[in-house]
Amino acid sequence: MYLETKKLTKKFGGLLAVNEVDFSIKKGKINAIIGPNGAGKSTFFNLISGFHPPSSGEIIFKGTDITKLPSNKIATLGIARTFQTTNLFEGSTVFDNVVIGHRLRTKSNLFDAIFKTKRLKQEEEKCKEKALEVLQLVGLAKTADSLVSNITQEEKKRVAFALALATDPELVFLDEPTAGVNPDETEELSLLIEKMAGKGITICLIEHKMKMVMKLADNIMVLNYGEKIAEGLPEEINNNEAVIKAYLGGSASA
Ligand SMILES: Nc1ncnc2c1ncn2[C@@H]1O[C@H](COP(=O)(O)OP(=O)(O)OP(=O)(O)O)[C@@H](O)[C@H]1O
Repeated sequence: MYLETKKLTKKFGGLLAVNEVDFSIKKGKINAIIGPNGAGKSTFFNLISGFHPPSSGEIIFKGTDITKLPSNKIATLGIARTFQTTNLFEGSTVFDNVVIGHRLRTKSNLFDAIFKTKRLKQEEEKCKEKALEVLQLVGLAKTADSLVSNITQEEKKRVAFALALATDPELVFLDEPTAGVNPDETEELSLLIEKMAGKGITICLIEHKMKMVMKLADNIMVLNYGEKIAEGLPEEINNNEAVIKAYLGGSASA
């Protein structure tokens, strides 16, 4: 098993935002989590990436219990997540936004910074190389010197992908990767997600755009009121009575 949750639960006061969810992420595949507004999708992401401690349950990654690890430790294990594009530094360049990603993998400390040691210089060089490599991968090599405030929403999405990729992840969580972009751009970003998967990176995404999810995902979990109501291949989810009732009926054409 690659990444597995066992009875994962998160309570906010009396509200069960995630309720005993058993889910397994398939290695090397595009996994998707869907469900109506407030179903618990973002909370589920936040639990796995260490941003919220679970109330109960377990998260096992490659045989190791990571349930209680903080987000920085989880990131060093190779699990990255994208944030909303509003978390980018608008007044900085695309390059400067991405170059910080690889610092997760460096060891330089205050001593190195004060004395400008060889290690610091080598690691800074490695971070720059990595930033250029991932900007190339996401199709933003020519936009590296633009200020984030001057680029399109779709390009900001790519910057968010690049920042996650700069940490050298093996598993990437994408939170609504195509929210706020037009259908053509959605198609382009879908191709980029497929490209990332093609490089062997395991993907897990939350997305509201059903047509896109059905086309892209290999494995889908459906949450409703914090509970898993279905899991399976896109065609299985499409024909699942409980899913149609809870969700697809209202927004299948979204
Ligand atoms: N920090 C928090 N404190 C209290 N309640 C919260 C908190 N975060 C989420 N919730 C509640 O938990 C439930 C699940 O929310 P969550 O954001 O995980 O759903 P979601 O499926 O991601 O929704 P959406 O599709 O609208 O983003 C909601 O009822 C929400 O109001």
